[in-house]
Amino acid sequence: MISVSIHPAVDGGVKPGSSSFSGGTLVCACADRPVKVAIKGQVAHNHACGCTKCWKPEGAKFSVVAVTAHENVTVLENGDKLAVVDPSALIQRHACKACGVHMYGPVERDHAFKSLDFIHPERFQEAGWAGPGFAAFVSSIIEAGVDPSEMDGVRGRLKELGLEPYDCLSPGLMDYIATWAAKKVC
Ligand SMILES: N[C@@H](CCC(=O)N[C@@H](CSCO)C(=O)NCC(=O)O)C(=O)O
Ligand SMILES: [Zn+2]
Ligand SMILES: [Zn+2]
Repeated sequence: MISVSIHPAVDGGVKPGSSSFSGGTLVCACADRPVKVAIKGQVAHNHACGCTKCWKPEGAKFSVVAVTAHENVTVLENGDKLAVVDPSALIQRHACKACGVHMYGPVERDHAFKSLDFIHPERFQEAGWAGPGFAAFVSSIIEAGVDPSEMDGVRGRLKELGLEPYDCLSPGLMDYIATWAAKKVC
C-alpha cells in the first residue's frame, strides 16, 4: 500500500539536523529575483503543522515550520517582493508576492511567542537544519479539504515517522503559553 503523504521533506523519513549547522539562507521559489533571507543559528521547535495558515508546498497536507529569534533574521535580497499575508494574524507571515512562499513570520504582539519568527526550514539552501519533532494542528487539515475518513491513516503515518500528532501545539509548548498567560493575568 502507498503510504499517506505528509510533506516531501519527511515522507522518506525525518532527517536529523547537524550539530554543526550554524544557519543559512532561505530562498523563495522564484526563478527571477528570488527573495533571500539570512537566518543565524539552528532553528528551534521545528514541527509539521496542519493549520490552514502556514505555507505548504504544492500537494502537501502539512507545512514544516520552526522558530528562530527575530534578531537572527535578515532580509538579504529582493525584500520589495514581500507582503504580509494577514495583518490581523498573530504571526505576521511575510510572503513573496510572486511565488507565494512565506519567508518569515514575526510575532510582534504581546504573546508568549513575542520576538520569535516562524520560518520554513525546507527553504534553506543548506542542509543540516533540525528536523521536525512533532505534528501540530493535525485536525486542521480537514479545514483545508482533507476528508475526515483519512485522519486515522494520517495520524498513523505521523506516528510511524516519529511525529507525535497533536490537534494544537505539543504539550510542552502549550504549557509554555499557559504559563505565560497565567503570569500575565495575576
Ligand atoms: N484551525 C486553524 C488553526 C490556525 C492556528 O491557530 N495555527 C497556529 C499554528 S501555526 C504554526 O504552528 C497558530 O499559532 N496560528 C497563529 C497565526 O496563524 O497567526 C486553521 O487551520 O486555520
Ligand atoms: Zn518568490
Ligand atoms: Zn500552522
